[in-house]
Amino acid sequence: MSLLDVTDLRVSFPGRGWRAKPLEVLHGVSLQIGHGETLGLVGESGSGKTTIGRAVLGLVKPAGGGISFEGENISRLGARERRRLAKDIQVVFQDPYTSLNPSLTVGDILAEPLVVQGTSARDAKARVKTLLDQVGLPADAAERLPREFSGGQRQRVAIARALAPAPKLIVCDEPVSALDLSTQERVLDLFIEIQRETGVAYLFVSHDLSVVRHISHRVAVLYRGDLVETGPAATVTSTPSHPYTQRLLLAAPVANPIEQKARRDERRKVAALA
Ligand SMILES: Nc1ncnc2c1ncn2[C@@H]1O[C@H](COP(=O)(O)OP(=O)(O)OP(=O)(O)O)[C@@H](O)[C@H]1O
Repeated sequence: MSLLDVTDLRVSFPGRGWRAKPLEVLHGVSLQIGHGETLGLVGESGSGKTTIGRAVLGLVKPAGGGISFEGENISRLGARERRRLAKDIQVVFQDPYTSLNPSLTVGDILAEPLVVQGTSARDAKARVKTLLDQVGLPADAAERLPREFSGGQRQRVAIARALAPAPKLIVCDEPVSALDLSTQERVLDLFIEIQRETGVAYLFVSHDLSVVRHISHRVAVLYRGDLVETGPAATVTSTPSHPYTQRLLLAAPVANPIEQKARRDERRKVAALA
């Protein structure tokens, strides 16, 4: 049994204007994530990546299809049952500057969800220490406010917060795209290390193929609300079979200008064939 099973998921949003038809943004998406696995979800802006993540988190109600977590259908749970699931499914958002409460210390940010779930203040304090260590932050970070940290450090705090209840799945929505390149690499490596230590699974949303190649076991490619290709990360990101993935791959930036030109020529060829 998969950890997460998304079957034929359809999501619509109300159209604009009084006669507008609902806008269907996911047209029947199916994907699975196993225990301890990372599925990279890649696609251009507006293809529906975030909507899939929000549906898994229960923030968007599906118009059709189902979402199961460890065999339980979770697509239509009420608020109370959803809170129970918060222990197992957590999230890391893109922007570490807005996702942390600026008036709480890092220690309180990490302890709050634990205390809400019934952990004693003393145990929560000890857990905060472990979490800070796990994400590579010093113990005295607990006494400081988010604004005292860089973007990469804040994202480490956000990761620690997600890890606090020891979840089985973390939805990571573009968690490194607000960071500079070298910080991106360090934070991606942290995600990998944490997975090795804890066995947590990731649904890792990104528009950047090189990021998902680095972190994923499997990659799913979304194009305008449909999955066009799913497979092992190495295969999808080096010898993709769908023309859209080929275009994504060729559009990824490379440092070497000769390779850049070769890619530009190849891109024109693929575009002419599509
Ligand atoms: N709450 C909403 N109401 C109406 N339309 C929405 C809503 N949320 C998303 N959409 C629309 O759904 C489509 C998919 O959006 P989504 O954010 O899932 O795409 P994405 O692939 O994550 O894009 P990006 O990489 O830019 O975040 C877009 O056309 C978007 O405008």
